[in-house]
Amino acid sequence: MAVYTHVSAEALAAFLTRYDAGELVSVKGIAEGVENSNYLVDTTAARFILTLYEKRVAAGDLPFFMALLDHLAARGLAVPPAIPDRDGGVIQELEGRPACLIRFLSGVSVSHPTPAQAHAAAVAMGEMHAALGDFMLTRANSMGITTWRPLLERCGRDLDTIQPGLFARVDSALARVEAAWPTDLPVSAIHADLFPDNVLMHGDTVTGLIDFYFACTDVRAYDLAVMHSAWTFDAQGRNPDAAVGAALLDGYASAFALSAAERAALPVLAEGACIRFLLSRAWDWLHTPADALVMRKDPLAYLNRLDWYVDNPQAFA
Ligand SMILES: Nc1ncnc2c1ncn2[C@@H]1O[C@H](COP(=O)(O)OP(=O)(O)OP(=O)(O)O)[C@@H](O)[C@H]1O
Ligand SMILES: N[C@@H](CCO)C(=O)O
Repeated sequence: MAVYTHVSAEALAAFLTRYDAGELVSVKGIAEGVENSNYLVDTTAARFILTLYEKRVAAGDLPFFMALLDHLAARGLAVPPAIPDRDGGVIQELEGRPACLIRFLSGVSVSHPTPAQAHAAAVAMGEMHAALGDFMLTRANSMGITTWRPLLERCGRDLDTIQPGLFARVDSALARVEAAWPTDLPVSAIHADLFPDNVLMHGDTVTGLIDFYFACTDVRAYDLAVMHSAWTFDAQGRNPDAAVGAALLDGYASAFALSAAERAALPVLAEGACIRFLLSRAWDWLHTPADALVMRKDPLAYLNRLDWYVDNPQAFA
């Protein structure tokens, strides 16, 4: 579940009076997601998503995320911008949390993407990168490569309670990735978390890219590497689907040029992506009670992916 902050019907009805968005008809907490509290809100005018930002989203970053969504929506991309209130404000406070009323997009996220769906989602990423060529705001990646070693140290030997020897394995994999990390590739605003659950689809058509709350300025091809790591494997991080992997690369390259240097860097970028998600999941694993309502994601599914990328450097050839 992801409803950390309860919103009373009275508070929501009062909140809606700021907008030309009709009157409250119904509100339902959304179970999916782990970061923020999300509600599905129906009014006499339309359907909306109400998001209350919880601990991992810094209020100071919201203007960057909202400007990014506005920029992409203005270019015709299927992303959900926040709705302005009558004074033009998009970031509000509700129940003591920063909150936004967001355009609802239809579609469902797929659990087992087909090559056609992977192709369509990668085209959408390529179009997003094309549209971001002239987006001027920047935000440092709060989960970028410089944060991985400090996070590894904070997890410390507790990692070995997840799997014996895990600390040493991540330590040496990270040393390799740090030494090989590219420093001369194009940098841009990126999504940085475009997992299947952040892409809404109708059949093989993308209807929405959502959850931009890790968006940041970083190596552009890293976005594609994150996507490859998230879309190509099963939930345990095994059985990579070569057809899905190829569809991701073909789809992206059909919408936005991927240079030879970017393609050559994809193996190390993908290893880095594995370390990023392994560490963030491991931290949550170690610090979320097993009986908490929020489902913990398996860090070892990213160790399996890391092993695969190390053993298969030709994956992106
Ligand atoms: N604009 C939108 N239109 C339709 N549904 C949405 C929209 N935004 C969010 N949702 C729904 O709410 C769910 C949770 O949203 P989101 O992924 O942004 O949450 P989160 O808490 O940031 O989760 P996580 O970071 O774990 O993916 C999505 O899976 C989707 O079902
Ligand atoms: N998409 C991430 C959660 C957000 O960091 C994961 O599956 O671990």
